[in-house]
Amino acid sequence: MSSTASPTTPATTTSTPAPPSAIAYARELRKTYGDGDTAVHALAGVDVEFRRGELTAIMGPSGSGKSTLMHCMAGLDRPTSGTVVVDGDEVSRMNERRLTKLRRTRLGFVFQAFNLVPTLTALENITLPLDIARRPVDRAHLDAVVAAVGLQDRLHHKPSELSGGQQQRVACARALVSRPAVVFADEPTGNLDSASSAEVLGFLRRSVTELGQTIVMVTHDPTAASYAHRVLFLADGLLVGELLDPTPASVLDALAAAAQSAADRSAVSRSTAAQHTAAQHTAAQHSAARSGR
Ligand SMILES: Nc1ncnc2c1ncn2[C@@H]1O[C@H](COP(=O)(O)OP(=O)(O)OP(=O)(O)O)[C@@H](O)[C@H]1O
Repeated sequence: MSSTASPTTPATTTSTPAPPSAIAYARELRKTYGDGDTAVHALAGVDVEFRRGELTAIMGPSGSGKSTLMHCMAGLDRPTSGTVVVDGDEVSRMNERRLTKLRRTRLGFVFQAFNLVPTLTALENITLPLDIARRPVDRAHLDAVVAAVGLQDRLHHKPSELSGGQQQRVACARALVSRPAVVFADEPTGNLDSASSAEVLGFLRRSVTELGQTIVMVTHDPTAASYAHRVLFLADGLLVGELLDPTPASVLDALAAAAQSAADRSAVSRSTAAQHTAAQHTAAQHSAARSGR
């Protein structure tokens, strides 16, 4: 695989319509926690598209807004302003009841903690979302998902009888069994050793290429990101770069470029603030001199 895009490809502008290949997108997305001097701009105006049938990774330094972006896209958190559209519906305008329905019927989730029900078997955990939504199990799709995760001979085991990697594969199968429009995975390999991570990531990639799934994955790990079709880089709540067909080495290079771009922006804003303070100081001196006259 080779890098085909600059790590600093600019984000699309607000006026850009979403291409038909986008299953989910956000426009001018902002999320501010707190207010006044203590306000944190977790998302500072993000325009982003997630393409149908692709595995997209989101990377960036700690605190850059990755989880906030994923949570706003998935209706787990409400943006302060801006638009989020998933599978043709405007998530940012939905009430709680519609958000719950969206999450239950059209989205899948995989978290760092596997979140399996300990008293249920692997198979019962996998079909749980369908059982809760009182939807029938599509046997052929279930078989395809189970085969893809390679858990055929573990289906009747409880989570405590499975390895961490096997438990996360159950969680992935559970996210995929209802054929969601998008699966959101937040650090899915954060609790796994490298061999188990490779199994889970291999499965996530195959579920995209073989089952046509769309996956958005937040990760800190360049190797995990190299399983994606595309990597997006966030810094200070802004989208600062994009990489296609990543490799671990090209991801590391792009991360360094993103960190440098964030440092440059921060230096510019410090310098602007210093100029502003100096101008205020000069104006105050002039004013004092005038009133002393
Ligand atoms: N509920 C909250 N209240 C106040 N500030 C918050 C809240 N959630 C997130 N933040 C702040 O928003 C910013 C972005 O947080 P976010 O968790 O999205 O970053 P991240 O890139 O996912 O970080 P990490 O890689 O460490 O998980 C951070 O400065 C964080 O402290």
